[in-house]
Amino acid sequence: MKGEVSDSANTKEPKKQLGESGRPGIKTVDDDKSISLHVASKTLMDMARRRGLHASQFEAEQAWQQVTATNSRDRLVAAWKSLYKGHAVATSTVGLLSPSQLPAWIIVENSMGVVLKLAEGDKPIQIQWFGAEPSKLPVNPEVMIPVAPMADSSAESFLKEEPVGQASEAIRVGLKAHAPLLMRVALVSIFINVIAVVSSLFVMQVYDRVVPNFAYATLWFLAVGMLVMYVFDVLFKLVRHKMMDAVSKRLDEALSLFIFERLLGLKLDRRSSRQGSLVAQVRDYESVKQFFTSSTLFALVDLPFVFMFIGVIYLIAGPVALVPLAFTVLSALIGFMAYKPLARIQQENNDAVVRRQGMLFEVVSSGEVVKSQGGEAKFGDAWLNATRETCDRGEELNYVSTLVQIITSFFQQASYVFLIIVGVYVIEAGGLTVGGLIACSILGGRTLASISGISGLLVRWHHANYSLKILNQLLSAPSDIHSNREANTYSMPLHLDLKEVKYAYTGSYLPQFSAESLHIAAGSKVAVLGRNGCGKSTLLKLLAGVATPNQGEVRIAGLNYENCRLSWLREVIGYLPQDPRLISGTLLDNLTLGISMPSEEEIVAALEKTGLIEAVQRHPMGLQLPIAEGGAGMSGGQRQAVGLTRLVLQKPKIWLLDEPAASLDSVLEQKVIDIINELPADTTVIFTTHKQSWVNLATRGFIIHNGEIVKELLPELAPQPKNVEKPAIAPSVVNVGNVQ
Ligand SMILES: Nc1ncnc2c1ncn2[C@@H]1O[C@H](COP(=O)(O)OP(=O)(O)OP(=O)(O)O)[C@@H](O)[C@H]1O
Repeated sequence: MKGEVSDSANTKEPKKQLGESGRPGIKTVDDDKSISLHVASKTLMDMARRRGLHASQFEAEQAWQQVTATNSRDRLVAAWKSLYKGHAVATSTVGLLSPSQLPAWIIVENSMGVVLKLAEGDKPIQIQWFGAEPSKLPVNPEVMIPVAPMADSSAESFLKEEPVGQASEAIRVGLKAHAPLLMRVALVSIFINVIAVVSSLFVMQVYDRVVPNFAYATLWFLAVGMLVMYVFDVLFKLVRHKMMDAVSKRLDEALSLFIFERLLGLKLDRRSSRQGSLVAQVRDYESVKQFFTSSTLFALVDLPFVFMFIGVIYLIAGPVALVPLAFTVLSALIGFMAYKPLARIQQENNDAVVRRQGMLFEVVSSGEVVKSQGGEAKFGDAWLNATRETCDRGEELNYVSTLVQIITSFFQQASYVFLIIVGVYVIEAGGLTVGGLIACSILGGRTLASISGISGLLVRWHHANYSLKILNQLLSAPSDIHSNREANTYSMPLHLDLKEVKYAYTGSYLPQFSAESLHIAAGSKVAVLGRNGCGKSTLLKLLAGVATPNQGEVRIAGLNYENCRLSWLREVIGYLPQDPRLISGTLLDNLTLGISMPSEEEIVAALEKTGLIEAVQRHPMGLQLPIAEGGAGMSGGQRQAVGLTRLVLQKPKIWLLDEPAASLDSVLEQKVIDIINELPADTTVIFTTHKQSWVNLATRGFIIHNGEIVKELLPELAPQPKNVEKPAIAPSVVNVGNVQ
């Protein structure tokens, strides 16, 4: 059997990567020794395409690089599962494969392939190879078959379950995943606590048996036994410590990543618009995390053993056990009584901290405005008030927490005294020896110390629980991450449609944009005109998928945006906002954010097209030019040019440009116009503008007024061949759109 179809000839080795040029700061991506990153990503993308799914090259590369496995087969399976949540991969052999299961993966030597057709009569098996075609196929080789998830049967459930917050659910799942390790911790804890019981029994034996008779042989025998036990105690405690640390570290990593991803997944226009407050709320995660650190877990793990100690005290001294039992109930009561006042103060304190944080964020991010307009004094006063408020609330919170601890500690000491008193009466009644009382006092001291932690634990739990509620609330905002998001197309023309769309920003009662029906054919060059604040940017945001309509649908090639795979949408739609922000890092990071690393030649060509090459050549660090948070280090025009260069590298099918030339000089502006003129005929370009030179680029235009399309300027024109002159929109007509 030999692969008939081979793409090894077509599968070009990737062009020289920037990382290979030895420049600092660019990592070389190919880290797999047997299967190259290029082959793996192509294999993943090809399978996705054949199964009606989508994976961009960047996504496929990331999936392959982020998963680890001992062999290529497991790595491929893990990468597929990380790309498509809920999907599974079954394994079989070519001999057992049925045509309905195709396409399936095959891995032979260092090549990956996709089985397209099984052998039939004289016709050999058809395999699309990525990488070099193997010289020989083994007999009946193993294949991997991707399996899509079944339709969600829970949708038919009649019993509506109370929705659990996402953060709470993540913690539950995290703890469940670590249950085996926690069980081992509990097992080791049993040994540690048994040693504590044995050590108290040792003291009892010494007082009751050794001292009255001076039985030195027994004393040494018991002492050696105890010392051996203590050595084990040290070992057990070390092991337990390591295990607990591992659990809390892994939980922390998993949870913080989960929360970070969910946060990024929130719909931009539906999450809290107060960014400082948002950051402060996310920081609340710290207190949730602190609750699950080892100290709390230690306290929780040791708590059940309190009852074991009380049981042992009961066996030794009968009624004496009632004292620690009563103290247990009392401690729990104190904890619960403090719960309500703490809840109130906690909430007030939290609100004050969030407000203060929000203010700090605003002052830092709008430093220029505050300074240039002399707003320091106003913000200074507000800051002082906010600081006082947080101090007052913090003080109150501290006072109540400390009060709870002091009261508990008083009852703990009193309980110890009571334990001794009751013990003496039990000795008199003949139910206890002196040695027994000493043993009980040792065990009792330990029990009382553990129990006194209950109220502290309840206070800490309360704090964590409150933060958890905030996180749950934050993450309950509409998200871009949900199931049913696999729709995509490779072949259909990417027409855009708005159907009965109404869009209002959060907190606004009236829609800022509405359209009964709007159809933009693939390949159109559309100018969106209108006065300031009429809704042009809002329309572009809706088309870019960064804003989601409150009502109606935005469609691409007939597919509702809400059902489209996000990576596919991001790949086919390129969006340049009015004031593009850059991320901290290097210029190269910004140019290649979210796209597969292009070759150096491609980057340079793109920079030449947008005119940014001069800035890069002038800078001693070239493409490694450092960019600070938000894009500091680049002028407004340069930032716009960076955004445009990124689009040139991305090569989207739909370009959405929000006033692309707003900050560009005439030379750069002409370059951008040239870029648009050179785009393939089937590329759609939609731009907002106030400039006549840009309007001339359009084959269609409309004017927006008060969030509605009020005037269509030209009927839809079919994309024109490049050498045919485009009918321009007459200046007189567009004046109503405030065009200069
Ligand atoms: N984040 C926001 N939250 C609330 N309202 C907003 C937000 N962004 C814009 N708006 C409002 O929506 C309306 C439309 O704004 P949009 O940015 O779409 O206008 P525009 O036509 O692009 O204006 P310009 O030409 O000045 O860029 C405006 O009235 C504006 O006040």
